[in-house]
Amino acid sequence: MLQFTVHHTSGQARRGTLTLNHGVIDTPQFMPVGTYGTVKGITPEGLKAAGAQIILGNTFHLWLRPGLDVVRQFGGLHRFIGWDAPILTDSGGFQVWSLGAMRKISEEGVKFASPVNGDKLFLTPEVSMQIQTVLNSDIVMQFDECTPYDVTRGGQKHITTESEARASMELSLRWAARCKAEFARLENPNALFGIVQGGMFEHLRDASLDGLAALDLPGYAIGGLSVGEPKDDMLRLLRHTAPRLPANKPRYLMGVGTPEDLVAGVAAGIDLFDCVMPTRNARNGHLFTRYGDLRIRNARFKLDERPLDETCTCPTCRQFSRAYLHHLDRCGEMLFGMLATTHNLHYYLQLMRDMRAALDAGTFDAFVTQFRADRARGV
Ligand SMILES: CNc1nc2c(CC[C@H]3O[C@@H](OC)[C@@H]4OC(C)(C)O[C@@H]43)c3nc(N)[nH]c(=O)c3cc2[nH]1
Ligand SMILES: [Zn+2]
Repeated sequence: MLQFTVHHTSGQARRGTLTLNHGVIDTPQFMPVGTYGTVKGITPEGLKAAGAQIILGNTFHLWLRPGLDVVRQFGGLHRFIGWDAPILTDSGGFQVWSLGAMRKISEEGVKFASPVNGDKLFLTPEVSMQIQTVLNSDIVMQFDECTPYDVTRGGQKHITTESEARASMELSLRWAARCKAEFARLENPNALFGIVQGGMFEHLRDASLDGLAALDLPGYAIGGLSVGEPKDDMLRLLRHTAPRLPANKPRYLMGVGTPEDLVAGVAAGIDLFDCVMPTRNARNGHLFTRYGDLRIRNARFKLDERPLDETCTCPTCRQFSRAYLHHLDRCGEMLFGMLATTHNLHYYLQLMRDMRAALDAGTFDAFVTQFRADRARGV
């Protein structure tokens, strides 16, 4: 089940509410990425305290470990990982693609060797739907091929050509139809999202969009971006594609991005975002603040008694200094990853709250101007 209502707009930007089987979420919204059924370095309670309303689970990884027998026994992912709010699962296509060489793609699906134990595996649109049905995720992503921006062949960087992007996009379209049929056969009560491909070519994005819109799915994602393409290309395709997605359905931009990307995405009409950046960068000491990013390992923080971000209300900023975080990072203490993750996720989720409030108040343009000025100030 899915219900999506738009309450306010500002240009292409929209403020909405998305009702799913496990609860209601506010949009625009950021979705923390939980790969092995956990958002690394933070508990479900910590996620709720940071204001997370929906998280991502990973079909591919959970299929391999702990395996469907374990998840099935718990009636799905929610009870297994202790998260009773909505979950979105990606279909596994991207994850297999990012495995690199050990895979073989055909019309039927993708053959590859398990990175866990070397077993020969075969992921198809139907199998991906069967796995996501066992996971019982509220939003199920279609099985697609994430068209790469470039591939390295024999040491040579090859940029994906128009005909290669077309073939890949048309394969994902055929797979979308197979996903829809299997999803119906399984009588899955959740929401199946299509994924727009088409590489860096606007006319292929339009063809993908038209083919997916004909399937009349409950939601649509923009895929094939944030895969190594120049930022200008990402923004060009985003601004071309987002406004063309069905206006009455949720729009999800996959794998994006920096705080600036989130603001540009909302302005272009995107409702949902996921990115590993806040969590992965936290563990690497790359922290986000209102006035710019900082790398806490830098010697300049050794005696700095200020919190990471004086305007942040998260537990890390309320209790600890930059000097202490600098020390924990230098010592490789596990507490560092936890405190840094809490802050970065809080920063991302607060940015979404601020954008929703600006859309509610009709002050989105002023918000964007202030956001950019603040971020340029420097920490
Ligand atoms: C980083 N840039 C980026 N990520 C993309 C994704 C995957 C998004 C998922 O991959 C992980 O992020 C690396 C996250 O962990 C899980 C939980 C698997 O979900 C997130 C995509 N997925 C599909 N199916 N199709 C796409 O065209 C696509 C494009 C992307 N661009
Ligand atoms: Zn903080």
